[in-house]
Amino acid sequence: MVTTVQSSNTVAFPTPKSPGNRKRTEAIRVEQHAELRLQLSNILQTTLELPLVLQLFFDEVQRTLSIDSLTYRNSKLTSNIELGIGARHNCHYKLVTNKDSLGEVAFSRGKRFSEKELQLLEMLIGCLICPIRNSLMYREAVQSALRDPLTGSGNRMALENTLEREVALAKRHNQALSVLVVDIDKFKTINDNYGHTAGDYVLKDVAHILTLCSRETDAAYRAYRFGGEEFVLILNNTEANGSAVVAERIRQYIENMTTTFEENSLNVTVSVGVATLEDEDDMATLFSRADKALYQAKREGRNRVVNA
Ligand SMILES: Nc1nc2c(ncn2[C@@H]2O[C@H](COP(=O)(O)OP(=O)(O)OP(=O)(O)O)[C@@H](O)[C@H]2O)c(=O)[nH]1
Repeated sequence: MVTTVQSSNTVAFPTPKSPGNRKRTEAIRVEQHAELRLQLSNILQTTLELPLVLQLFFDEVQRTLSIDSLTYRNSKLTSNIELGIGARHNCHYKLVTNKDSLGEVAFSRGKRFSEKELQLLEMLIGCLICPIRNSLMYREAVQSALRDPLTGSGNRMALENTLEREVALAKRHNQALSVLVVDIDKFKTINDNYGHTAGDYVLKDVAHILTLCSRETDAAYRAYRFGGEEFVLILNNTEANGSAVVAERIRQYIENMTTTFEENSLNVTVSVGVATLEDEDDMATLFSRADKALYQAKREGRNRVVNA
């Protein structure tokens, strides 16, 4: 990207000598700042992806000020976004609009920040507010399109996106990958005996257990709702033995779980099919092997784990 933003480490403005000079210098400074802000705003408008907005901002700020790292924190994100390498001197800012808190941005470097540099930084951060707000809104929109509204798990589209990516990554890096398909046993009887709302509570509890039993991942979701009462877990870096342990843990947790709905205590069990990626697998065959294992578990009496 072409930019004419000043590239020196510090910001040098002419030293004022007389009141006339001072006024002229101030006018030049205001003009330079306006130009800088305009350029920065134009650059930040080129994307809605939050990490990229921050990377562009960091690159542009580094052209103007000597900064070693930028960290962005927001409780809505699962992890902080960190650019560069942290150093001794820090300054941080809360990003707020009239309505929203947009998180916090921190900068660091080896040398103290001067007052003038902090002023310049604050002015530049002003250009970051709208792009961050837009990126967070975009992120929220994308996530809600991929979220199952009842359970908060990923939906089928999210599952397909993630599984495709994880299969490609596992193959490229020659790493293990396992898939668990978890289906509630005789779920229809819950609906029939206690009503659909009771069934919904059970689905939420099962989704919660699945999230607790799966390990932290970089993916936006840890569990996916594939259909009515069927859920999927993607376990990266997990061999067949490890995935069987996770599956059995889930089965036991759910067997011991009680959902309380009105004055009823509801208990369910699950059947689980497990498959681990093999050389000849693609996303579809991996999933289909796990699904077949699930149906075998159902045929063999339910409340059990079957490894493909
Ligand atoms: N409460 C509730 N029920 C749902 C939802 N989606 C699907 N279902 C119900 O899930 C039930 C699935 O029933 P079946 O496919 O017969 O399976 P099952 O009773 O679990 O039996 P097996 O899988 O063979 O053990 C049906 O009664 C659906 O109406 C939902 O979002 N909420």
